[in-house]
Amino acid sequence: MIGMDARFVGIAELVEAPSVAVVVDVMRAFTVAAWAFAQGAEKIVLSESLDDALALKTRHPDWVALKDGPPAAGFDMVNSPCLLRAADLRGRTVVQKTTAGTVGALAVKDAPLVLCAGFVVAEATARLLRTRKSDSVTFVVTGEDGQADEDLACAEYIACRSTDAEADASVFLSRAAKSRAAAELAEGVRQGVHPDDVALCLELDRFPFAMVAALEDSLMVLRPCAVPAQADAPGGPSTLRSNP
Ligand SMILES: O=C(O)[C@H](CS(=O)(=O)O)OP(=O)(O)O
Ligand SMILES: [Mg+2]
Repeated sequence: MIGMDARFVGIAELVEAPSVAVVVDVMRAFTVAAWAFAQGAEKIVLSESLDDALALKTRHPDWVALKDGPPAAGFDMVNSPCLLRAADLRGRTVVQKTTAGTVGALAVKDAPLVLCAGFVVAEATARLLRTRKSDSVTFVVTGEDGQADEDLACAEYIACRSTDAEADASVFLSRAAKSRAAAELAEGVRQGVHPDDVALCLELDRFPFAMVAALEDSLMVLRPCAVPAQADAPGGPSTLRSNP
């Protein structure tokens, strides 16, 4: 793909639904989401509020409710990739509510294509954008009113990879490693944290799938989307398992 109009905006700057939105939350919502799929989760319902998450859990006792911050009554898990990767989530539905990531995805719920991303799914996300030949993409930088450098670095890296499959990740990963979120997670300022969370959030391309969010019966539902490695190669397949 030659050229792509990439915008990088905070959640509050969104005025209308973009045609393609990539919502980035490296630390930690979408790293956690990717691990949930790796652990077998079928889908993740992105919840508007803690009360909505608890109401969904009451209606569906077999669903797994997950929130950021400290553990809380009614919730099964916290927003930690390391703590979550020990869980068997085969066939389960997860309900996730966090401060930044889930809010960002819900802010673009009317967009025709919403991808949720972190470094762990960066290449698959970029490959999906290359496959679709998306010429205009809005990256939602979810943390710190659009200033979170781990999210901005990841968004910029995915934008680079969307037009240049050879782009080098090291500078972007280094920025994320030095971000305020990384420091706060490492120093125990944030709660519901495992010491290995930051390292897991900085694992480049840990998973081969992208993550697509779409409205299903008025709920914003995130699902993994396989993107064949050769999908963007000349003459390669262009079909995706999901239908973004
Ligand atoms: O869980 C997280 O890392 C943050 C919340 S906090 O900053 O740790 O309190 O939420 P997220 O939406 O994943 O950025
Ligand atoms: Mg974050």
